[in-house]
Amino acid sequence: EKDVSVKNDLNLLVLTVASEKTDGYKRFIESANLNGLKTKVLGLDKPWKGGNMKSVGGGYKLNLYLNALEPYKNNDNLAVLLTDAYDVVLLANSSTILKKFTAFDAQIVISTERSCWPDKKLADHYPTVELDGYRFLNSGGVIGYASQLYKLLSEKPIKDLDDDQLHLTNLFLNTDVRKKLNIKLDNYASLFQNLYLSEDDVKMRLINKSYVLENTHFNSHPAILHGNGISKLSLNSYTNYIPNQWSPESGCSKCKDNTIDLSMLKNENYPIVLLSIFIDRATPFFDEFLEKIKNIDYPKSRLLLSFTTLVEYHKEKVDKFITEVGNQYNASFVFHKTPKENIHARHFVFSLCTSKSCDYLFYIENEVHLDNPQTLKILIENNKKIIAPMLTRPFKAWSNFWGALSKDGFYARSFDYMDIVNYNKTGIWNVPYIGSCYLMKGSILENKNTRPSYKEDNLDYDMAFSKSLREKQVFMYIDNQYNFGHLIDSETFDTTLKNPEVYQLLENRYDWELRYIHPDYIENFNPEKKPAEPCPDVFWFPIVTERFCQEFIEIMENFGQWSDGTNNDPRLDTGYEAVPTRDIHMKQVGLHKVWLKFLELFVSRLQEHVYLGYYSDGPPRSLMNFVVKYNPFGQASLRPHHDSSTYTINIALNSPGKDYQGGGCHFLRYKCKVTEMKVGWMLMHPGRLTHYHEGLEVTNGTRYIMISFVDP
Ligand SMILES: O=C(O)CCC(=O)C(=O)O
Ligand SMILES: [Fe+2]
Repeated sequence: EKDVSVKNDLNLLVLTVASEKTDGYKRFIESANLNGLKTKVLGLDKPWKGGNMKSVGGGYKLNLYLNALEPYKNNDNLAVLLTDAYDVVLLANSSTILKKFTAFDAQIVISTERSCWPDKKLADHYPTVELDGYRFLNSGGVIGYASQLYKLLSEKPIKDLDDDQLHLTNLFLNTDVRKKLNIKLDNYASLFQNLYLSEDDVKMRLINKSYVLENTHFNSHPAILHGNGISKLSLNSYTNYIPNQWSPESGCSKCKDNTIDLSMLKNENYPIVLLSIFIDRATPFFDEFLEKIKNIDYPKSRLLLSFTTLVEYHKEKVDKFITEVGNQYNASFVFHKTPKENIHARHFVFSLCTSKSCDYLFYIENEVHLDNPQTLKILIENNKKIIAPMLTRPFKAWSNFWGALSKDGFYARSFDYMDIVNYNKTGIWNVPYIGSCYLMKGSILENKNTRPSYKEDNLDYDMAFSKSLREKQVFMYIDNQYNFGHLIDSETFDTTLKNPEVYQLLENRYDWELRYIHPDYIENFNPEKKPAEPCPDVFWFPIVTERFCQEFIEIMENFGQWSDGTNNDPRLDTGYEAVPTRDIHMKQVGLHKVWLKFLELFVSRLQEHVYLGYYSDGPPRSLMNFVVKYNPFGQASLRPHHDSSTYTINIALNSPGKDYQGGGCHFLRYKCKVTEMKVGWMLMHPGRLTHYHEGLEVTNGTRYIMISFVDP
């Protein structure tokens, strides 16, 4: 950039037009204030007369400008920047802007873009530009001396509904006017950056620890950034960082602005929140889901609890939940609906919120596990129209927001998506799509200009929802400043199975572990502690929960096809079993893969921990995995034998003394018996040579154990 000297007495005034205080408007004003720019807003809270801006229109804007310039029509010491507001942010202070303007040596400078719109035929009339500069005029940004701008806009009348861009284009292409008023175009984005079709030209760059916008094509730092046309979403993404919004050094600098403090409120003064819970698909770990709903930390007297079910599967538990805890809430509702009523049921809850004068609607789908009971309070305190807590599927990149949108409106990965998902960057992010769980202000539901809709074209309800908010220019935010919880993957959940959660280790490992892995499992690796060793080289570990054992037994009994305990076993390749038990193999109940994963994740590590130096080269191999059932009427004991394994695990699924009498495992060589089996605890012992063993007689009741012969 040229080194120019700006006239000492030259001042800058920003004029903009906005009929409503949209989120984009507020963002614009904040950016103007941040840069200390004197700004005047025209047409605020008055009807917009410029037509529907999806096509041509906007002449109204120029008429408002003309009117506002009238008092300054003889002023040569005032530069005026005319700019749109909703999709614009200002990135520089007045001295920078005036310097850039002065450098043009023009009376008026107009912003540019790559497309010639709305009349393509005019393209050839434009002066040619070098170096692939932006050739065509964009009316969203104009700067000039007040006197000259006044002249420009009074050159020819324009109707409110006529197109402002066409009007300015015609004026500019008129060479007499252009020369007379010394109008130049900002072909190289010195002042103005219009993003449409130029998204690849710009980058953010860290300078002095904060981000600046850089046009790498022209090596400039534009002062006014305009998300024209469909580039609005890129603008939203940039404005998560600029001006001065987020930096690696200080993180989110504005996240604590305009927040609410709930901690000072008495319970009875808390905002009224409608908790709208949508049970819209069969989803594993529903008991835990309900538990977390119950645990939301908020005065229950200020919560309206509403369940809408769209699937049969969870209805019973919902009813039970409401019966048990419903009366603790200000009010509670249950709506049992069919999938057909999906969209209607969702809109119905909006009207419920409005009719109950709710301050907020907190929407939660049943894939959402709010592990953090403070989530609702934190979201309210952010004071946004709509905000979602960031939730992810554990160990996966899947989340409840999109960072960018593809051309056809579907998911696209934004440059910062992984950083946000992994909490490398934390803050509150303006994004084009949120789902699964969000907090909305009741006020946006009351006003049809801001009320979201679940019905748009033929889109799925969730896509429609975000699209409607984008079109209504309501910014959607995602907060990842805290860990709020996680998402369940319900894609493979098979409700025809008995205790189907047991089958979900691969898809929902996080929740599976919480429900089924013994809380003391991790203590097995505590270097301060020695593992229990009830007999020589027989180790004993807590590994699964009682709930696991219970559900496992139920799966087996529900299946019911116990082998007959004879030597003939058609399930084996050989058809022969030398030391048969009455049992059910994992393969028979569809749990073979789950069980191998279980061995890999939880058992191998224990083996390596106690039998030092023996490692498996990959997931452990185990051909025989089965549940044994002993009782006095069927098989009561098992004669002495070796197992066909390198090591064997033997998990007690129920309790001696309580569920059965007798039983246990006797290691003959050591004259050592383990009879005080503990539910969820696992014995691990070598399979061959040294650990000749027998299953002791069950004299009463039924004993269940889970056995695997592992050959790592
Ligand atoms: O009853 C027991 O604990 C031992 C079972 C056993 O050794 C086996 O199934 O191979
Ligand atoms: Fe055995």
